[in-house]
Order: sequence, then C-alpha cells, then structure tokens
Amino acid sequence: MDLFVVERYGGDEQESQSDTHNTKTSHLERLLSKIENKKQQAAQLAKDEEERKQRKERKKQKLKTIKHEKPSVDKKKSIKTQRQEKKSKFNKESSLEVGGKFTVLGSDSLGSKKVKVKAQLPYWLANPSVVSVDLKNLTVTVDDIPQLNRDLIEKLKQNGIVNFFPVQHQVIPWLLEAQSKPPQFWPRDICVSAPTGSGKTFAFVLPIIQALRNRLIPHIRALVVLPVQELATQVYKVFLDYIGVTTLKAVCITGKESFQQEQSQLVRYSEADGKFHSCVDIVVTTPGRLVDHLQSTVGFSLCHLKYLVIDEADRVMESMQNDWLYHLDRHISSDNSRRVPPLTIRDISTRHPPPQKLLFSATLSQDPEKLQQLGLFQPRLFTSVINGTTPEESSSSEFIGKFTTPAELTELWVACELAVKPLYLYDLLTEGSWNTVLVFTNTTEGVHRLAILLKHMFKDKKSVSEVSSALQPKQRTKIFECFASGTINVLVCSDALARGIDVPNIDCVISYDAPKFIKNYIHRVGRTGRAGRNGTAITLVENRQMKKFENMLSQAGKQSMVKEKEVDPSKFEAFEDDYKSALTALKTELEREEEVRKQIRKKPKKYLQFKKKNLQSVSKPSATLTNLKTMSKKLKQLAKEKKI
Ligand SMILES: Nc1ncnc2c1ncn2[C@@H]1O[C@H](COP(=O)(O)OP(=O)(O)OP(=O)(O)O)[C@@H](O)[C@H]1O
Repeated sequence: MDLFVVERYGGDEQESQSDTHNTKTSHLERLLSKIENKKQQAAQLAKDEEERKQRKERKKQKLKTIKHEKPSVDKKKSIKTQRQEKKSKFNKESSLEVGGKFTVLGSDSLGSKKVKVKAQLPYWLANPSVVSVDLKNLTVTVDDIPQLNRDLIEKLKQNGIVNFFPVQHQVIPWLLEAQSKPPQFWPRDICVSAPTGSGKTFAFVLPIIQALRNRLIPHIRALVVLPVQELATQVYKVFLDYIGVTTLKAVCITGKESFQQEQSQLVRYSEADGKFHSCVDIVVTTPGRLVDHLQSTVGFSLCHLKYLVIDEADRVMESMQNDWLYHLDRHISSDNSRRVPPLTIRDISTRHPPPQKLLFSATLSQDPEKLQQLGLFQPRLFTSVINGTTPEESSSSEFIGKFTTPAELTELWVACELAVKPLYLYDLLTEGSWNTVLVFTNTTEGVHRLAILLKHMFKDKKSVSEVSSALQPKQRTKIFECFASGTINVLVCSDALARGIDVPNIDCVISYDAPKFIKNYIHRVGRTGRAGRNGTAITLVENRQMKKFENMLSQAGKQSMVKEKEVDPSKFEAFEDDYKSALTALKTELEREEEVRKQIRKKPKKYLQFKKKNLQSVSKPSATLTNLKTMSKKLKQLAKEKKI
C-alpha cells in the first residue's frame, strides 16, 4: 500500500501550518530575482543603445575623412600599386589576346611613371673633333702649317711664338682649307669650345688675315662680335699687330669714341660717284654698337661679309642686346639673298657665298635650341674634353667638354667662417708667394669695401687696387696695365671682368665670394694658368654655401678636380689687431665718401644737371674717395667758370 500513496489536498489549514514560512521566502526571492532580471535587461538595453550610437558616430567620422582628407602617402602608394597591378594584368591579358607579340598602344602608359627621355644631341654636337688641353708638350711648330703665309709665320716668330697650341693647329688648317674651295662650295660654320687661355684668338685672327690679305678694294669682309668693350679692344689689338704685314684695315667700334668719329672710320663719301665706300676690311665690335651703326650709318654695308666671328659666343647669345642677331640677319639678307641655294649656273657665278660663322667660347652653350638661333650652316664642333673622355665614351645626350679648365691650373677651395672671412683672405695672400693676385667678389660695392680693407691691412707691404664697372674704361685700362706690369699686387674686381681678359702672369685667382654659377667659376679661374703657364685658383666657401658649391661642381663633373685646402684659423690671432684698426679705417672712409656724395646731392637742380652732363660717375657708389674729391673740385671749378 505504501507504494500507492496519493498526496491529497489537506485544506488551507494544513498548508498554512507546514509551509507558511517557506512560501513567503520563496515568493520574495522570486520577486527579487524578477527585479534583478529587469535591471539587467535595462542595463543591456542601455549598453546596446550606447554601442549603436558609437557605431553611428564612427561611420560619420569615416565618411568625413573620405570626403575631406587626402589619403596618406602609404595608402596612396598602395592604391597606386594596386591600380598598376590591375593595369599590368589587363595589359598582359590584352597582349595575350593579340598573340602576346604586340603591345596595345595607349593602354600601358596611364598611371605608370614615365621614364625620363634623354635628350638626343644633333650629330655634329655629339660627334665633335676633340682638341687636346695639353699646352706643355707641343709638337706642331709655326712652320708646320704650309698654307699659312710666310709673313704671318715670321710675325709669330717675332712675337716669340714657336709652336701652335692644339686648338690652333686643328682649327687654322681647317679654315684655310675651307677658303681654298671654289665659291660654289659654301664653307661650313664652326663652333670651338676650348679652355680659357688656350689661344682661341689666333685660331680665327690668322686665317681671316690670310684670306683677306690679297683683296683689292676694301669692303667689310670680317665682323668680329664680342660681349664687352675691353674684350673687343683686346682682340682688335691682336688684329692690328698681325695686319701690319698686309694692307688690310681694321677698326674697333665699341663706343669709346664718338659716333661720328666711328662713322668716319667706317665709311667715306665719294664726290666722284656720289656713293659711300667702306674704309675698312675688319670690324671688331660689341652687339649694341653694331646695331646702332646698322641702323644709323649710311653706307655701312655687309654685302661682302665673308666671316662672322662671335667670340665668347654663349655670353653674346645670352645678352642678345638690342636683338642684334635679328638686325644683323636682316641686314645681311637684304644685301644678299644668302641662305637660299643657287638655282642656276648663272646664279652660282653671280652670288657671294654666305658669311662663314665662327663661334668661340670656353663655356659654349650645349643647348641646340640656342645654337639654332644662329642658323648655322652644316656646323662642325671642335671641343676639348674633361680627363681624357672620348666622344665614344660619352653618351650622345651629353655634350662633352662643356666646362674644361686648363691642365696647368691647380684648383682649390677653402672652408671658411663668414665672421672672419677677410682674415682667411689676408692669410692666403700673405702665406702664398704670389706676386699678382686677382680677387673676385660678387658685387661692385663688395669690390670697393674689400679693396679699402686690404689696403689698410697691407699698408706698404703690398699694393692693392680695385677695378669694377663703376670706373671709366680709361681708368680700368690703366689699372690693368699696372697690374700686368706688377706694380699692383692685389687687384680686387667683380665678375664684369671675369671673361676673356688676358693679363699675362697672374699667379693666383681668389674667389672671395664663391661664384653662383659654373660658367662664372670657369671664367674666373681661367684668368690664371693661361697659355701653358702654371696657376692657382682658390675659392673661399662659407659653411652655409658648401652644399651648393659641391653640387655646382659635381653637376659640371669637376668635383674631383677641385681639392680642399686646410687653413688653420688659430693663426689669425697674429693679425687680429691690424684687422680691427683696418675695420675702423674702412668705416670712417665710407662715411667720408657718403658725406661727399650727400654734399653733391644737396646742390640745386641746375647744378645737378650740369654735374650729370659733365661728370656722370660722381654719384656711382663705388667711386673712390680720391676720385670723388677731385671730381667735386673739378665740378666746382667748372661751375664757377660757367657761373652756375
Ligand atoms: N701658340 C702660342 N704660343 C704661346 N702663346 C700663345 C700662343 N697662342 C696664344 N698665346 C697667348 O696665350 C694667351 C691667351 O690667348 P687667348 O686670349 O687667345 O686665349 P683664349 O682661349 O681666347 O682665352 P679666353 O677663353 O680666356 O678668352 C695670349 O696672351 C696669347 O698671346
């Protein structure tokens, strides 16, 4: 029976008796757990809501960055590479589609980085005739060019010239050969790029004199264009020296003399036939003055022109003063329709061949576009090379030998501090055993200041002078003469005089201010180590300029050729006192000069006009004190005489 016990409801009484206490507690527990559950659910909901909000915020933020911010470099790169990969995949597929042999045009270039195309030089620039830079081991004597006239050879010997320099023995026979051809064969134009002081002047002077020496009637047959007056005068002097053995006449028209005087030297009017006739055969000039005469001198005709020489060609082309080439070309072609080849036999016999263009420089432009402006006819290039490079070794995109310096030149650089830079210079000048030193600065004012400072530092030990564009041409010539004779030991000058000036026996060139451009560097250092003589060139480089200077040299392929020279600044203590007193003297001298200038400026308008007319250089900043004083005196005297 025990097995079948059925629990029967015993009434409230029974329940309340046994479980009253238990039921009450469990109900409470249930209620509490219910409350707890609800609490948890509410917390979960709040959490979910918070997360949802955060997600929304993040999404917004993301959208903003996509819209406004550029992707980072890394991202960009990865996007680019992905795109490129896709593209190359596409290209491969498409090339496979056409048999894998052909590239689909236009499809592969998009997006991919283009390979830089190397410039291809014209054949004549890429394949020049190489000229040696060795001026010590000369093998060709002046007698070895048989085509050259005997009188010219004798004159060369009289002047102490025994051997020809490489550029001369290559260019002179070539030009003489071109002359000997019948007029139907128009001569080819030439460009010559050879180091400074390698004798380029003779390379055109001698063949021109030889070609014109037997002329009957004077006509302008050779026109030599140079960038500045000094250079023109220098080349003119060489012509004068060598045409002495002929009846040829040369003239230098650079504005040194009045326009009327120059006109009378160029042409004369004949009453007999009522025409103008040329008085000269060779004209040496500057671009500006040439244009003046082309425009204003009646009878100035270039219809017989045989040679057009452009010396320091890159500089002349850079300046393009008054568009001189345009005027010259117009003048030549109006005289003679030259560059159109002859059509008939009769044409050939009646026409003059075009003038042969001869371009010379130590830093010839390698830019074919610039050379194109000159309209060269089948040009031929003669050039020197750096460190034995041959045209075969150099790539066809590079013009070899653009910045060659003489083999006899020692090139150095000194690292210096700006604060004591004059002391570095002073030390170099006292330490070296050089008799004549040319010092370059970058500005005309710098020339004047440095010259005064050095004068006060050296006192009687060395004679110091200055030369710059602020001086009159006559004063400049006089100073150069004194420098060449050794009366002046240290000459401070600006870049205006860096090119072409041929002062023999300059022992050293110091660039007090480092040059900004490689061309300036080449021409500055080229004032020494000329014509096979030894020379030293030193450049002072401030610490902040070091990188730029190194870059400049390495771009020109010259870094290994310019060596560093160590200077110990502890030596400077010995001449610190001299330097300090020189600085004070410089200050007072500059103040005095300024005072004189002020006095002159104070004068009334009429007086100033008078001054401007009579003495233009008075107000120029770097005129020396003595100049200013004498000018001011002279001015007062003139004003008294004219009662102003
Ligand atoms: N064959 C030679 N033998 C000896 N001296 C020479 C010879 N040829 C030229 N010279 C001298 O060399 C010096 C430099 O000549 P030149 O002025 O012609 O050089 P350059 O190449 O024109 O220089 P730059 O590029 O600086 O103008 C001159 O004083 C000249 O008299």
